[in-house]
Amino acid sequence: MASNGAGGLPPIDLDRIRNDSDGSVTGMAKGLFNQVIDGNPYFAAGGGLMILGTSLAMLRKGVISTSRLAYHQLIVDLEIPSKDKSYLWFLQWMSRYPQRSSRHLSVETNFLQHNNGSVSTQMNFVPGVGNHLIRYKGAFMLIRRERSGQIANFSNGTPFETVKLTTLYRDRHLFQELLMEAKDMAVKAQTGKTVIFTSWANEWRPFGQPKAKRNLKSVILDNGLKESILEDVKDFLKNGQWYHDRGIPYRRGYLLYGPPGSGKTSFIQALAGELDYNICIMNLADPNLTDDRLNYLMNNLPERSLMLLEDIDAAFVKRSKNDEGYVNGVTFSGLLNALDGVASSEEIITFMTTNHPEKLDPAVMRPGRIDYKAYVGNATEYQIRQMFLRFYPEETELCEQFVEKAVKLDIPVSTAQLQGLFVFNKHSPENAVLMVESLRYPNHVF
Ligand SMILES: Nc1ncnc2c1ncn2[C@@H]1O[C@H](COP(=O)(O)OP(=O)(O)OP(=O)(O)O)[C@@H](O)[C@H]1O
Repeated sequence: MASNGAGGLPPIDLDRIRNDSDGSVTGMAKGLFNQVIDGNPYFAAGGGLMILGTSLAMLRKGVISTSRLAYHQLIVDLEIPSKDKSYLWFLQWMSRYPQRSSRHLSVETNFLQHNNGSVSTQMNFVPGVGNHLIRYKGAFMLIRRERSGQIANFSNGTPFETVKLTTLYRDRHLFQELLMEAKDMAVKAQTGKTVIFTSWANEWRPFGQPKAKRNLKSVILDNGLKESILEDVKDFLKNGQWYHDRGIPYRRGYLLYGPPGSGKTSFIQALAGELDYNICIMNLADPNLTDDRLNYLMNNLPERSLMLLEDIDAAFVKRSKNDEGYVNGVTFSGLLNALDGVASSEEIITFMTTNHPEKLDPAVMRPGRIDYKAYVGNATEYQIRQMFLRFYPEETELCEQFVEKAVKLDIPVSTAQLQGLFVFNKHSPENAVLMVESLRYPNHVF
């Protein structure tokens, strides 16, 4: 019998080793090892703990892998970044959705213009940053709104955000249904309205809230002019395939020219309303607009939009060179290229206005860039009559008196001037007739 000398450890029994082993060196080593393990309380306890720890670690790993697998198999996520169109639709939808549990809300205040012109304030409580739970068509969905440190909109410092929707894999089709519902809700909110877009860097952004549509009947142009332009636009919109088959860029340019206050812009707004289109206003005099950006924006209009280039003659005057000697802004040839368009299946309808068509370069006027020109002038006898009757529908007799007097003035009178006189006398057509002489003074403020 020999002791291993370690305090508390049992002695090693050499006879047992000899008896247990087959006499070989390996057999002896095995016997020794068995004895150390068998009789050693430290090894016994440590081994147990080791086995327990290993088993727990393996179990944990197993649970994690299984839950990961289950997550991937059973759960599905949808990420909507704030730069995507559906982002705002979704937040609006959530603000109206009744079956939700949200403890973090944020407010969005909008001014709404109604069809009668009045404006009211609307506050929407949209889901704030954090987690929200909703039940949609029987399925639970976890909504997580997250904000990153990156700035998405430098004009107002809006940070880049995402909304993540999580649900069971078997309910994934509900994402599509939910987003379509949100889109329909947004489209419905815009029904009867015209959205005005302006360019911001490389994208079009809505400018203010959608405006109540302007009724085409409220714009009085010379006899038949409105109908003629409307018919031309409608005909163009019907013929996409025709352009496509011939490889011609599917675009059409309209130029409305004439004195100030004759209704050019009002007509374009009313036409957009009639067609159920929105308007993209491009400011060609913007010093930050480059040829590339103009081209890109022209070819990437929001769907169902008319492009409006106002005062096109003024866009290339008063250009000053910057410190490096370069002229800022879009170049004339850049404008021509953008007007030429590309062979795309999306239509581009461009309306241009000017008070000075004589200042326009003939290169702009060529067909393909301007396909339809219309003079929108001062009020004709027809327009004076129509304007009067629009403000005072019953007063046919007074109307004739007014027309006779106005024509006798024998001076150019703009439709904006007529509107000013009628608005001032909104309750008294008689007074309007008496005040005809004031039309001699175009800058008269009533
Ligand atoms: N033909 C018209 N029919 C109805 N309203 C008109 C007409 N012309 C002008 N107005 C009224 O006058 C105002 C100015 O009109 P608008 O801005 O459309 O004129 P414009 O021809 O575009 O002027 P500018 O050339 O100065 O841009 C608007 O409030 C509009 O309602």
